[in-house]
Amino acid sequence: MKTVKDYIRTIVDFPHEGILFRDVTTLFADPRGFRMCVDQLLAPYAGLPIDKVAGLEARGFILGGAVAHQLSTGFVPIRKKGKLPGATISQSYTLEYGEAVVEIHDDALQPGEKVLLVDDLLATGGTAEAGIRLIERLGGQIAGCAFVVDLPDLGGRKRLEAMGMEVHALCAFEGL
Ligand SMILES: O=P(O)(O)OC[C@H]1O[C@H](OP(=O)(O)OP(=O)(O)O)[C@H](O)[C@@H]1O
Ligand SMILES: Nc1ncnc2[nH]cnc12
Repeated sequence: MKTVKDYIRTIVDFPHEGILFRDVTTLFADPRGFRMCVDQLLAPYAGLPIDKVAGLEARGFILGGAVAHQLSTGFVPIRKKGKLPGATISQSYTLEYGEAVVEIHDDALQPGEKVLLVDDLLATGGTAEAGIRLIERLGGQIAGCAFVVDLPDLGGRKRLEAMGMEVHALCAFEGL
């Protein structure tokens, strides 16, 4: 039987020369693949008291929405700067070149709510760390961080675990 990893396509030299881009659109487009991946992402959290799923733009929205529906929780988007219409708080993080900013609505969570953070891929962990900081600044408690793909050579898992986070990933690819 095919695994989640088998559905992920690799595009060479995107967006830069030397990068092996792990493309989850082929996983999402397949009905068996998408169901398998959503089911496996939420399995460690089924039956736990999760209040909200937070998804990181953009591919974390696709997964996070499906996971939230299945867990019967609310969904909270963490977006790139300037996209959310209401009052927000912001967090900057480091990219390969320069900095980026993500935002969350300042009323998206109640203090003490338990939040599952979802994204497609964990590389350096900069994006996820920024999301965690936003959630914690609103008083949310991170129940876990769930990813489809881990790129262990980029150190994201170690970075999040050093923050005390529980990290689940469905598969890993070695190398960049
Ligand atoms: O662990 P990191 O080094 O932070 O990288 C991981 C992030 O990079 C990708 O998103 P990207 O920033 O390309 O945004 P997109 O989903 O909007 O294309 C991916 O979907 C993660 O969100
Ligand atoms: N190799 C990679 N494939 C897909 N998304 C990524 N985000 C950061 N590195 C990536």
